[in-house]
Amino acid sequence: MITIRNLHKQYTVKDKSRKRIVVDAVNHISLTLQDDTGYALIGESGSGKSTLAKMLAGIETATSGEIWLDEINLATLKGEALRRKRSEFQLVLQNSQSALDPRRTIYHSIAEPLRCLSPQDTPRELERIQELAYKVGLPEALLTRLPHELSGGQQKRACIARAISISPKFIIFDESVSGLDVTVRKQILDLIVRLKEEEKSTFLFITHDIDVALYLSSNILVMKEGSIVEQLNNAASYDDFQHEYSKMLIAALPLQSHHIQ
Ligand SMILES: Nc1ncnc2c1ncn2[C@@H]1O[C@H](COP(=O)(O)OP(=O)(O)OP(=O)(O)O)[C@@H](O)[C@H]1O
Repeated sequence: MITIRNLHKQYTVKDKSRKRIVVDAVNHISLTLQDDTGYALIGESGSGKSTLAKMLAGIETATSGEIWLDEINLATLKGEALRRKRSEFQLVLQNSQSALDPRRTIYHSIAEPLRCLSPQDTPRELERIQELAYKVGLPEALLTRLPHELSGGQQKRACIARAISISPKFIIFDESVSGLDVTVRKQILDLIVRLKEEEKSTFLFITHDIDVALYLSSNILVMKEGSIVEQLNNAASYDDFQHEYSKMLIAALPLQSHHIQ
C-alpha cells in the first residue's frame, strides 16, 4: 500500500517583472493507493500531475509531507535501503526516446534495472529479457537495435518492459500514450490493461484525457491546481463525475468525443 501524507511541492519562479513568486504545484495531498490496483489521475495541463508523479518516483523531493510504502516512510531510508525501496516505484514517461539510452541497445535498456537490483548470470538474464519482450509484444529481433531504430509504439513497449522487469510494487505511467497515433495508442492502452491483470503491481496512469482514464480504470482521481478534488472508485461513465471541475473537463471535450474503440 502506498500512503501519501500531506504531500506538498512549491517551486519558486520569476514572473514577468522578474519578481520571485511561489507556485504550489502540489498542495498538501493525502491519498492511499491500494496494492495490485489500477488508478487513473486526470487534470488539465499545469494541475500538478507530473510533479506528483516525480515525487512518487523520487525524481523530485517534496517541500513537505511523506510517502510511505507499507509501513515504511521513504524519508527515513538512506543509501542501499533507499535505493532498493525506490526501485519499487517505476516511472514510464511520455517521451520514450529520452527515457532510453540512445547509445545502448534496447536489450541493455530493459536489462538495466535488473542489473542494478539483482544481477543474474547471462543466460538467466537473456531468458528474462526475452520473456519481458514477449510479454509486451516486442519482437525479439529488436532487442539488439538502438532506440532510434524503433517506432514510437515499439519504444513505448521497451519502456514498459523496463519498468516491469523488476516486478515493482508501483508503476506510474505519465502521459504514456500522448503523441502516439490513434491505432498505436489503442494497442499500448490494451497492453497496459492486460499487464494490469497479469502483474502484481499498483498502476497509476496519468493523463489529461478523461476517455483514456475511463478506459483504463474505474478508480479515477481528478486533480486541479495541486489538489485532488474528486476521487471515484467505481467510475464507468461521464455521469459518475460529480465535482464541478470534472464536469467542466467533460464539457470541454470535443463534441464528437473520441471514445476509445
Ligand atoms: N521545475 C519546475 N520549476 C518551476 N515550476 C514548475 C516546475 N515543474 C512544474 N512547475 C509548475 O508546477 C505546476 C504544475 O506543473 P506539472 O508539470 O506538475 O503539471 P501537469 O498537470 O503535469 O501538466 P501537464 O499535463 O502539462 O504535464 C505548473 O504551474 C508548472 O508551471
